[in-house]
Amino acid sequence: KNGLDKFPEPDPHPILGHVSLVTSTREVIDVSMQLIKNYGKTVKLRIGPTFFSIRTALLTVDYHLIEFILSGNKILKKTENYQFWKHWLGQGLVISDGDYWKKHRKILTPAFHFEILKEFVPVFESVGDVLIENLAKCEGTPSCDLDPFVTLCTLDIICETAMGTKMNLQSGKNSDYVRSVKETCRIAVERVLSPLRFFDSTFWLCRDFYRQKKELKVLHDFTHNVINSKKNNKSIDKNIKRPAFLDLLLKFSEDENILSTEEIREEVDTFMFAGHDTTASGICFTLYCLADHPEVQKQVLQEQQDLFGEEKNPVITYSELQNMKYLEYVIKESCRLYPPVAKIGRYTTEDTEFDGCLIPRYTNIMLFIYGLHRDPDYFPEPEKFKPERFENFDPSIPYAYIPFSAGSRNCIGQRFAMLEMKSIISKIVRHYEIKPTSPRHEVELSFEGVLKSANGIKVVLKKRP
Ligand code: HEM
Repeated sequence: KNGLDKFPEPDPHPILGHVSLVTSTREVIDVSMQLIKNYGKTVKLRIGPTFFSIRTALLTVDYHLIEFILSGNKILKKTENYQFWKHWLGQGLVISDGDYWKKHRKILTPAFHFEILKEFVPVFESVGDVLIENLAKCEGTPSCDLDPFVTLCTLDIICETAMGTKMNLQSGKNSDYVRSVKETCRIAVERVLSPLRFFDSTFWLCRDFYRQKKELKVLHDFTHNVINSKKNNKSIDKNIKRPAFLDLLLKFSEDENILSTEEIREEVDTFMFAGHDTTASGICFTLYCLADHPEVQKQVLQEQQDLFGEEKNPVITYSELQNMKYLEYVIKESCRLYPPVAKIGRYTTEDTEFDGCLIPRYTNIMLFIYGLHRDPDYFPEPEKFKPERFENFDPSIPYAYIPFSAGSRNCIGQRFAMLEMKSIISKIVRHYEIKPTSPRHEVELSFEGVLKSANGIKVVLKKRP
C-alpha cells in the first residue's frame, strides 16, 4: 500500500497540483507554516497534474521522519530543485550523490580539520575590521540595513579562505564578481517559482537563461584563473603560510592525482556558494535578535569584557572564539528562530519503509527546518528568544535542532561558520550598541535558498564610548 495516502493534503489544482500555493519567495515560509498548522506534521503535496501524480512531495516537520531520513544512509539524494545550481556548481558537494559524493566528501573532510580552521581566524578578524569601518557610515542614522554590509564581508571572507584571493569587495573592488554571484543566485531561486523556467526544455525561452550564461562566464573564468595561476606559480604547498581550501585541494590532487582541475573548480565554487549567504544570514538575524533583546546583548558584551576587559580590538585566536560560550548560545537560538537554510530536500530512489508504511521511490521529501525549530513539543514558547535553552539542550532529541542538517550529509562547513559568525558578531558588539529602529523594523521573511529578509534587516547602531 502506498503509505503516502495516510498523509493529509490540501485540495489540489487539477493542472498545477499544489505548485500554485506559492508564487513568490516571500510566501514560502508563511504558506509552509500554515500547511503544517492546518494539516499536521507531514503534508502531502503534488507538483503538477493530479492525474499523473508523478511528482509527489512530502513537507515535514515530523521529528521521527526527519530522524529516519537524516540518521540513515539510504535517502541521500537531493530533490530536483538543487539542479538549478548545477550550471554554477557542476557536481560540487552540495548537489552530487552516490559514490561520487562519497568519494568527494572523504577527500574534502580533512580541509575542515580544526588545525586548518584555526589559520582562518586572522582572515575573519581582518575582514571584520573593514566591516566595522564601513558600519561607521551608518552610525547616527535612524535605520541601518545590515544585509548589504554583512554580505560583502562574508563574501570577502570566503574568497580569501576558499580561493586564497583578497577581493576587497567591501572597499568597492571587483563589483562585477559580486553582481555575478547575486544574479546567479537570483536566477536559480526564481526558477523554482515559474513553470517556464523550471524545465530546461523551456528555460532557454527566458531572458534569464542568457543572463545566467553571461554571469556564469564571469564566475567560472574567475575561479579558473585563480586555479591556473596557482598551478603555474607552483605556490601550492611549499611553505605557504595560510593555505586556502583551494591550495589544499590542489595539494591533495598533486599528491594523489585524485581530483581533476574541473572537479576542483566545482568544489571551490561550491564553498563560495554554500559559505557566504548562509553565514551572512546567520550574522544578520543574530544582530536583529540582539537589537530586540538588550538584556541578552548586555550579557554578550559582559562576556567580551570578561575575556578582554575594555579592549575593543583584542587579538582574537581560535581558543578565544571557543571560549565565547554565551555568544554561542545566542547564535544557536537565532539560528533556531531564523535558520539560514530553512528547508532541505531529499529524494527517494527506491521504495522505503517508514513506521510501517511504504514511501514509494521518486518521492520528494522537504524537511522544513524552520517549522521544526518552532515546534512547541521540543521548544516550549517557541516564538520566544531564549539563548539559555542551549545551556542544557536535551541530548535525547538531537534531530529537533538541525540548522546544519545532521547525519552523513550534514554541513561540512559548520565549525568554520560558527567561528566566522562569532568573530564578526563579537566584533560588532564590542564596537556598537545595536538597537531596534523606531518604529521597530519587522522582517519580511523570504526563502531564497537561504533565509533572507525581503525588506532588509534594519537596526540602529550607536558607537560604544
Ligand atoms: C550559518 C552558516 C551555514 C549554515 C546554516 C549551513 C547549513 C547547511 C545545511 C543545512 C546543509 C545541508 C544541505 C542539504 O542537505 O541540502 C549544508 C551543507 C553544506 N554546507 Fe553548509 N551551512 C553554513 C555554512 C557553510 C560554510 C561556511 C561552508 C563552506 C565553507 C558550507 C559548506 C557546505 C557544503 C559543501 C555542504 C554540502 C555537504 C554535503 O552534502 O556533503 N556551509 N549546510
